[in-house]
Amino acid sequence: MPDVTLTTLRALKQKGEKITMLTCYDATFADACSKAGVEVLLIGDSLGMVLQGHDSTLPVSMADTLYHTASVKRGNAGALIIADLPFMANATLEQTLHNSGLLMQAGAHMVKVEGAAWLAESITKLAERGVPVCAHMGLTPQAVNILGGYKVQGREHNQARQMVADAIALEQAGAAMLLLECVPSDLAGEISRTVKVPVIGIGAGPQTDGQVLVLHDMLGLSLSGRVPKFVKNFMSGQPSIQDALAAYVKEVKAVSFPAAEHGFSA
Ligand SMILES: Nc1nc(=O)c2c([nH]1)NC[C@@H]1CN(c3ccc(C(=O)N[C@@H](CCC(=O)O)C(=O)O)cc3)CN21
Ligand SMILES: CC(C)C(=O)C(=O)O
Ligand SMILES: [Mg+2]
Repeated sequence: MPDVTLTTLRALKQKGEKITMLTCYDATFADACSKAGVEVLLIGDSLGMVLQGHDSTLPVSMADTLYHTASVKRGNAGALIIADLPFMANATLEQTLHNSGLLMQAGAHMVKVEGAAWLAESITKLAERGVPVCAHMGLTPQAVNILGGYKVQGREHNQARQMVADAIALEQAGAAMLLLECVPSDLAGEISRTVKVPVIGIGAGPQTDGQVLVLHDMLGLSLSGRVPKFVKNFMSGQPSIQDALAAYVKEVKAVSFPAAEHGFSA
């Protein structure tokens, strides 16, 4: 068992203390992040973009994700580890159960799936079998070809009401955590106050129960040169990576990151 468990995260939400999460793909950064006090490490399928140089997350395989999950597990000092189910690894219920089992056996303590209310059945089945699930809503990058780009989701009234209803449905289905990506700040706040499970945000403003960023982004590294507005470079003014990671934890806990300028309006 890690030091940080689901019980820890639920207690942090109840206390109103923000949860800190970063993506992480290898043992050395897992050691550094967990020792800096980052509570949750995510083996994100963003690895396809920041490690592999693809222009989307779609090429990432189960084998890639298992390799990085096993690496993070070896370096981790007590954080909760979440692994993304890659594109199409949850195409059927049978595949979802099989691939989630492999991620848990490689070292994940929770799996993350992108979608909306349609995820309910697989979330229930996974929870029944001992796999906690984080449901990733809002901008779901695996659906970039449906969405037509990496755009803010939930700005339209009906879409916003649907997102609240989907969040409630997924909590009822047994989701252990929700993640909101690129959602207007007030909508993200409403969802966070509506469900009891922790809600983590990226580009979702300061009202969620916790924050996540892609590790490379917060260390000021960018392949494309274009940085989303929700990113902050925590290396600036810091003498070391370890100090930048500590600064991220400190600013998220103090609710000084994200500031209003890092979020989106409706
Ligand atoms: N390095 C990296 N960081 C990420 O945060 C990230 C990835 N890769 N890969 C997967 C997805 C893709 N993400 C992205 C990428 C670009 C924007 C972006 O440019 N958004 C615009 C908003 C556009 C609008 O207003 O609708 C922005 O200005 O930030 C957002 C999320 C987030 N995820
Ligand atoms: C950006 C986060 C939430 C993610 O899903 C990833 O890194 O793949
Ligand atoms: Mg992802």
